[in-house]
Amino acid sequence: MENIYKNNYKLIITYSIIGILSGFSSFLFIALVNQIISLSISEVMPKEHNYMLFFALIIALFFMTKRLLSEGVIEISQTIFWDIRSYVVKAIIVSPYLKVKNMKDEIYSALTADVANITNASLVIISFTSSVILTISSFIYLWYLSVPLFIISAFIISIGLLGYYFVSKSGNKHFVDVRAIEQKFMHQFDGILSGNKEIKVNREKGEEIFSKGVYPLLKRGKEKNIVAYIGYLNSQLISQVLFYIIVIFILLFVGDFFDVSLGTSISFVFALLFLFSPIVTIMLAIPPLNQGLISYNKLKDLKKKLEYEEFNNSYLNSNNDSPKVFKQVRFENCFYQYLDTSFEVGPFDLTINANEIIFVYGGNGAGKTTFIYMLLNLFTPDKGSIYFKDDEPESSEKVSQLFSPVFSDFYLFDDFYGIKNFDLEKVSSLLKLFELHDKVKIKEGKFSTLDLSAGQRKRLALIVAVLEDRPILVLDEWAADQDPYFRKKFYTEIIHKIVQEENKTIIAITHDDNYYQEADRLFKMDYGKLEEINSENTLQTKNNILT
Ligand SMILES: Nc1ncnc2c1ncn2[C@@H]1O[C@H](COP(=O)(O)OP(=O)(O)OP(=O)(O)O)[C@@H](O)[C@H]1O
Repeated sequence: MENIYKNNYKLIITYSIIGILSGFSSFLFIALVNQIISLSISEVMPKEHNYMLFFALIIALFFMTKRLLSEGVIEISQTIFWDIRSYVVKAIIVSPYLKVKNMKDEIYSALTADVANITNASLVIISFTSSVILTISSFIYLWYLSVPLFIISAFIISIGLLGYYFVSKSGNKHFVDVRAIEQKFMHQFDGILSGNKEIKVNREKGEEIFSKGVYPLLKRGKEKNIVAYIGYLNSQLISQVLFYIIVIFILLFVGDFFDVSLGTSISFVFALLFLFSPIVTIMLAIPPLNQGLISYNKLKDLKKKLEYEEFNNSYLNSNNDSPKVFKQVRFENCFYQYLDTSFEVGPFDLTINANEIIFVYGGNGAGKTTFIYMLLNLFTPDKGSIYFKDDEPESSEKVSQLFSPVFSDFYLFDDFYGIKNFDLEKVSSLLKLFELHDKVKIKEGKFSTLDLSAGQRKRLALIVAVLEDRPILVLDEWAADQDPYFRKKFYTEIIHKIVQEENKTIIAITHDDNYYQEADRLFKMDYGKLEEINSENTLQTKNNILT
């Protein structure tokens, strides 16, 4: 996050300087006009002068700086917009699974509201800084023109600005509330997209989600934003009125009272009218700057909560750390406990040897999925150690690189991401083995279609897992969606072929007790405890299960 600002910091500074130059050219224009008016009023206008040249130079400076500024503003806004998006996406890729899973709404809001707010604020900051500088230089000019008029004007303008400051503080509170509402809205929105089928089937469900869940949020968000913006607008209006009052005062009364010449009064009023524009720009910039700041803090907060390491080479290199030839991995005394439900899995010991077929069975909620999430380091074990062949413990991150999973709620990417040695012949033979060769081809390095039945898509997901250059396949109830014919083929033919021909190890969670005999080792998960059904009583247990 800081990097985005560091990278674009120079751009922002450069364009702020151009903004100041651009403002300065307007200031020079008004100062020159002022001088000509003063000289004309006092009838001391020189016959020979270079005003045309000065005006030409000022206008040229104004034109060039304004053009550069417009291009810069577009470049900065686009750079920041896409940089923050890529930052958030990278953060999600490298962050721990549980963090991302639990922070979906915050992530969606970051990608939409926060990115827009920060981009907007970055745009405004350029005109804001140049207006601040311009205001300061105009004040110096006003001081130079007349000290008493300056003190009176500065006093009245300060009252306006002070009022605006308090309004901005209360407006900020509303903006913070709106940002929280945005997150809740994203939660509802995610539900509506994910549960779209359910909503389509049951209209009442959809209507109630809208009326109970979405509409109150929309209403509150709208009301809060209206209150905040109207507050800003009112105090902006009051400041403008104050400004006009100063002008009227100076023109009608103050000049005589302080014995200021007509020429100075007119120059002062001109300069004041010129000052009006940067002050309005500053006022208009405050709400988006406040919103940008709220979003910036939200993104910083998100980064802290996601607890991720920067997306850099060390993240990618950690992938290449897994052993090239897999022989064995040992989990010793591994344990995990959910914080909110206190459900525990383990402590368990498990040795996985190359080319084994391991089945794990157990009732619903017994802890099987949690167990494989621990193997995969989606849930980092709270306790325990993992070893390859020697006694030096390995990091669970490194060990997780051994596995290729097919989850029960798998996701099939539309490209072979992360598969380095893509072998077309191997894919064709796997498509044949999985009886998909009539349905799916390889076109331009991708599967020709993913529009398949649930069971067929799961077959494709397993093909992708086999293609990954990793020695252990982890399957969570893979065969649950397969028809009886293919289920039989899977247990009696496919898994053995994959182990022998693809040199893989298989760990499968399964409820298919008819096929437990196909495993080399059988485990039972019960209330989070993993128990091996050892070879002496395996047959007996298998028989018990079968009868
Ligand atoms: N996200 C979660 N947060 C807290 N506790 C959870 C979470 N997911 C699961 N649990 C707890 O962990 C227990 C084990 O869940 P798990 O998904 O591992 O079971 P399972 O054996 O895979 O069940 P099934 O056969 O139904 O898929 C559950 O009974 C539940 O109490």
